[in-house]
Amino acid sequence: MAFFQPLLNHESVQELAKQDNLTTVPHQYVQDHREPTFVPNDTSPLPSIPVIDMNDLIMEGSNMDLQLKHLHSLVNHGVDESLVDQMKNEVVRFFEAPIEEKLRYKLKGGEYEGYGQTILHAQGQKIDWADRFFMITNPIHRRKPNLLPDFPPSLRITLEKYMGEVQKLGMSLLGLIGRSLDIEKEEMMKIFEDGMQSVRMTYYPPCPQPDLVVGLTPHSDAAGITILLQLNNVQGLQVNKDGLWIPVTFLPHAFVVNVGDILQHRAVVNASKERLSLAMFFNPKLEADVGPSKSLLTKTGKLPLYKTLVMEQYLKQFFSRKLNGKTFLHKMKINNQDHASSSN
Ligand SMILES: O=C(O)CCC(=O)C(=O)O
Ligand SMILES: [Fe+2]
Repeated sequence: MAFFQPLLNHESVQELAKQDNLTTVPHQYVQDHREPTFVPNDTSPLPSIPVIDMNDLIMEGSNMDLQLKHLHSLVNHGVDESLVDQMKNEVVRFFEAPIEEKLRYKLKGGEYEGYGQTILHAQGQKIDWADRFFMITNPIHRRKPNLLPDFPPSLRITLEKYMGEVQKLGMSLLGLIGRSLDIEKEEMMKIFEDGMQSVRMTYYPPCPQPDLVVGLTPHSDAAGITILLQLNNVQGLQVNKDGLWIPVTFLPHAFVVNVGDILQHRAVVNASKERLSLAMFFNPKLEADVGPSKSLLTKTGKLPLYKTLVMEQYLKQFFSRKLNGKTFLHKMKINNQDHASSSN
């Protein structure tokens, strides 16, 4: 008789976590070295995450200085609360559906859109304690017909509505960021209007040994901004500040906004509670140049400090890099030799 083997289901961590007798985490999920979470004390309290009130930002003539460099909670964002609630319910329902239904969207080898995780076994990569679903949603012709267009109608319709609203919010945030950086509005719009957008839904199941795993490997998002909705009141997102992993406090009715390839973040999981999130990513158009602002360079007469890449190339390089904790931005830096050797 064979020994009892816990089901090791790479297709769904949710299914794995459902097993009553799961008391230890299979080794494929155990991180070799997980950096600890910052524990506040009397002398070092928990650094707070800045809260941005959208009402203050859009006030005509307001003297705002939008330092949207890192991560913020965004309140009074203008997205209808009942639509947000509906969206939350739909995502919960998606992950509650039988596994066979979700596997209809299973991502295939070499792809990164669909249900599941891309795991680089060859590099000994550990599996995150989460199930996720990632897809490109804009431009519309880039939508994979077997993903969003094939969703159950209530999920598809709600997601379309939600994305429409969050898109308006995202575009106004990008406009404001541009303004605060003194970048010309047309330049900002040319890059982001009808740009590349994508969404990721994530389900983090409860985990019997939460300190041994990560829900989401430390990373930074590709480019532009991310508007994140945390679906239930469970904390899990952490940001890296001066080498410390700081938990982001959950703020009801707020979005978490982070700025692209600058901010290192990860997600941790909980022993008894599941956690869900929905992220929407705003990136430049695929044909846009990603690099130092041309209008700023002209205005200031300064030399660029970073290389310029066409977005399509940028994304290719971004996704093929090894997740080793460095931001991709770091790799885009021009060093002095580059300046010296470039003839134009
Ligand atoms: O689930 C979270 O809180 C973080 C999600 C995230 O960072 C991502 O999807 O890129
Ligand atoms: Fe992220």
